[in-house]
Amino acid sequence: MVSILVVYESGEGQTAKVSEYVENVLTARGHDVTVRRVADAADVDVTLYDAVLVGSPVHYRTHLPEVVEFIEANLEALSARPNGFFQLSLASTIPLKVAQRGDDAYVDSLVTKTGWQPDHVGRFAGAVTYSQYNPVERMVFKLLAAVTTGDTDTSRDYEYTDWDDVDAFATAFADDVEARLERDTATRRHAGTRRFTWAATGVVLLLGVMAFAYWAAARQFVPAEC
Ligand SMILES: Cc1cc2nc3c(=O)[nH]c(=O)nc-3n(C[C@H](O)[C@H](O)[C@H](O)COP(=O)(O)O)c2cc1C
Repeated sequence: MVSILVVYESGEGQTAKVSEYVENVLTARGHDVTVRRVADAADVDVTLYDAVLVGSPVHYRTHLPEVVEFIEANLEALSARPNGFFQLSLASTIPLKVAQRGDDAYVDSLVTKTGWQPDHVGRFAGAVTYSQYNPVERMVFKLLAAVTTGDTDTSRDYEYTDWDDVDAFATAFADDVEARLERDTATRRHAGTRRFTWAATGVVLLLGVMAFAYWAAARQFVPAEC
């Protein structure tokens, strides 16, 4: 069992849903999973976990600032253990090369900004939650939808997240973490065996030297008549 921390922030709730889904996949694999919003993660000590995932939506072509701050504040601890990053965006829903390049660019700019190169990256389609937007956002997203998805009915919300993608990401992460942990345990076991062999050899040699010294001393004190 591995202890895994999932830290995320969410504007309208879709990244929270994805984090919960990831938690369920990892928990079903038998791991001990802690999920925290960045806003509630001030007391979180990343070094206490075996592995870490960080998630953020893209808002205005960048990730949420509090997520970026969390990454910057925990850069060393993140990089020192198996880690991954997942993002939600609308660019991910648009099957055009230019949109996919834009989606990649969000991750690239995070890597450049923070210096963190995640082991695993998940790029997931998000949601359009008209019910939660202010009138300006609603109008902007309706216009955007008119030229992309066609989902312009503002009386309802649209979810584009492909849960199979999320499942595949969480499963690949769990596979990697488990394999790395197994390798570390094998290496530690091997080092322990080597230490034991050296110690046992030392004891045998010491006993040999002591036996020889005893034999040599005993010879010196043999009574003359013998
Ligand atoms: C104010 C706002 C700005 C957004 N800006 C972008 C953007 O620049 N690029 C993009 O691909 N998606 C953008 N999105 C779409 C979100 O990434 C998507 O809706 C995601 O599901 C939001 O996740 P959340 O509910 O966890 O905040 C934006 C959404 C909002 C509400």
